[in-house]
Amino acid sequence: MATVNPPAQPLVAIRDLQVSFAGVPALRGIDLTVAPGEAVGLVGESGSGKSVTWLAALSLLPAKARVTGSVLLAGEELIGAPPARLDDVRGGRVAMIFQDPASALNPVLTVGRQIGEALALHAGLSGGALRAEARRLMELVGIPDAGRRLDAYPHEFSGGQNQRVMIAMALAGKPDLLVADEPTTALDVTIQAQILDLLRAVRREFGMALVLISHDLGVIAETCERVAVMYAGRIVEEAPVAPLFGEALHPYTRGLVGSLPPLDGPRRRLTSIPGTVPDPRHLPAGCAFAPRCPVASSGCRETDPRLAAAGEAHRVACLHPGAEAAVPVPAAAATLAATTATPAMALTS
Ligand SMILES: Nc1ncnc2c1ncn2[C@@H]1O[C@H](COP(=O)(O)OP(=O)(O)OP(=O)(O)O)[C@@H](O)[C@H]1O
Repeated sequence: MATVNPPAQPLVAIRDLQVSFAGVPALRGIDLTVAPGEAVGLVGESGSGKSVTWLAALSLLPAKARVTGSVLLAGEELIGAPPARLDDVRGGRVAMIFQDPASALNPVLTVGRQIGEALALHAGLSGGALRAEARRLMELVGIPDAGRRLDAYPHEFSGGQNQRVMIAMALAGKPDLLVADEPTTALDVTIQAQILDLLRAVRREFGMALVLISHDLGVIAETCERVAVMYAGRIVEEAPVAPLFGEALHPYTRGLVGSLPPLDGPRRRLTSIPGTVPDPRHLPAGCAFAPRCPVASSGCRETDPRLAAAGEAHRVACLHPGAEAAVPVPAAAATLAATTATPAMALTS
């Protein structure tokens, strides 16, 4: 008789995560899993809830946030976990880096001291071993003259180098998951590419999972295996990179993909999705995207669709998945998943 392997336990399993601030919804029921070693991209317009998802998962939101639902890390519930346990998880099994490394680093402490603090806390190192490991991490993330620069302060580093330092600090705890929230948005284009290369390299080296939060589908296509598209506090589509670019089903995703410039052929004007994201205090009835949707029917203004299977590992929340939209999915975008170029992207917000 054939044996069936049980599905591997996800590293992170988020179920029905809901967040509101003073009664205003920010997340309206997020379901998302990350497998060990997997790279998942989270994309969506400003305010869609990308950052809040992971801040809530790691209990980093201000106390006024009301958080419900479940976030399992290797089977352990993080929502409502004791603060001491969360301190171990943050910077240990799960590390997070942000858009602006300068504001995440302490300006009055040397970078060596800051990496050292992370190593003392999460790797239990001290003395010479700690300094040697801090230097090794600085070298690993590509800071030249690492031994000397351990004694430098963040203002003596460029933005890209400070992001490298943040990545070194994140690696101090040998995390199983690195959440990178717009890690390259504040950097110029050449440096962006270098930091993405570094993230890919350290992911390989450490075998860790990566969640990459970005406005830029191109960046996600180059770095991730799977993509979740967020809109107004929900995931509206989720799929491996190739089907998401080649066969997007949600009209919002089709609009995002349609706004990517072609990588070959003549340049054309970027399209953008008309309209703006709804005010979370006054969400429309039915589907939150319906007011901007080129294929919305009257049913879409009444029924709020939830994510449902639409193929292997492909889920979509839409009453008319794949319906021909005014913004077609350009064939060029389908090639994007296989390329390493970094296209720009137009998003209205
Ligand atoms: N501390 C807070 N207090 C009140 N509302 C908040 C707070 N943090 C986030 N929000 C709200 O939660 C919603 C989701 O915000 P979030 O930062 O997750 O969006 P995002 O998709 O990450 O956007 P961006 O790409 O601009 O970072 C937004 O409506 C935002 O205004």
